[in-house]
Amino acid sequence: MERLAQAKVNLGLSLLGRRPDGYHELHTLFAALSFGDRLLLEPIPEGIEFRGPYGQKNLAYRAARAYLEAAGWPGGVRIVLEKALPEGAGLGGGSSDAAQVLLALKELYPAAVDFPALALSLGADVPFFLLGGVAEARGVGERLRPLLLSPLWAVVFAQGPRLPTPKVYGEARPHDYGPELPVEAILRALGRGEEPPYWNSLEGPAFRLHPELRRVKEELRSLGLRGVLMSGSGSAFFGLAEDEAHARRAAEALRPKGYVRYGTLGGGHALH
Ligand SMILES: C[C@@](CO)(OP(=O)(O)O)[C@H](O)COP(=O)(O)OP(=O)(O)OC[C@H]1O[C@@H](n2ccc(N)nc2=O)[C@H](O)[C@@H]1O
Ligand SMILES: Nc1ncnc2c1ncn2[C@@H]1O[C@H](COP(=O)(O)OP(=O)(O)O)[C@@H](O)[C@H]1O
Repeated sequence: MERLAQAKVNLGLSLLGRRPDGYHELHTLFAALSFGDRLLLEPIPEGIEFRGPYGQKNLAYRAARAYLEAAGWPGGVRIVLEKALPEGAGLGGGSSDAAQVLLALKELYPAAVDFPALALSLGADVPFFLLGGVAEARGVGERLRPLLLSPLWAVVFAQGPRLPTPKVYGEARPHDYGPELPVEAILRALGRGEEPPYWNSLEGPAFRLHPELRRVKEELRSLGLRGVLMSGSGSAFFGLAEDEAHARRAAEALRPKGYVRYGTLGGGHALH
């Protein structure tokens, strides 16, 4: 079977504070995009055959091992992972790959496994990717509430430094923390094509680490995109377009400078 592991962006991300275990409590809106990595999965009698980067460290491989182990090794699986998303860009590619492996294995080998706990053990974004669509998230991303949003065209751009998540969180200080996101106002603005009142608390730390990222944000704005924001822990940025033609024009202008894709979020599954 073939599965699309969709990318995500964060339509706002607020760090509410730091927990005693060192992790940061967040409030964010996740939105899955219409493009992503491609996975091919096939049952085999036993074991895991994996083709893709990072070998046994790959989140897709680790997801397969975790599920099959929890299910008592009912059979094996062959996985081919065709990466299309840049890694360490805040687009959640690894987490999405892991979620699609879990969902596929659940279909191939149904078993009474604690699915949400298994997903969270692989990464904080994995529980969201089991749902897809748009969702409000709290905790480290595991407390989820699905939301409805009419489809929007988005452009995603990644250039320059890969930003390891631990490094960006490590740079966050109390003055970067924010209040809860105004979820209703954000959804209303997005629906009306207005500038959404959101922010990403990790932009400050990322800009301190790599000041040149400010220019990337400005560049997306100069193309007329709305709601331009860094996704997750960066260093990808996204912006919302008026329609498909606007998204295509903006993507074409950015193409010579880095990774760029456009597609929809919040509904629809057009692939570009
Ligand atoms: C920023 C977000 C937002 O969606 O996504 P990405 O940018 O990775 O896609 C997530 O919070 C990415 O969470 P997660 O995927 O768990 O990050 P990991 O790489 O496992 O965490 C690396 C380190 O970052 C810090 N960390 C992570 C998450 C969190 N809520 N608070 C933290 O302080 C911890 O020090 C942790 O050891
Ligand atoms: N299937 C995978 N796809 C991408 N990265 C993976 C995968 N498995 C493990 N990794 C590791 O996880 C890191 C972050 O992955 P990714 O999910 O792409 O970024 P982010 O967390 O910024 O959204 C990579 O740098 C890589 O070392």
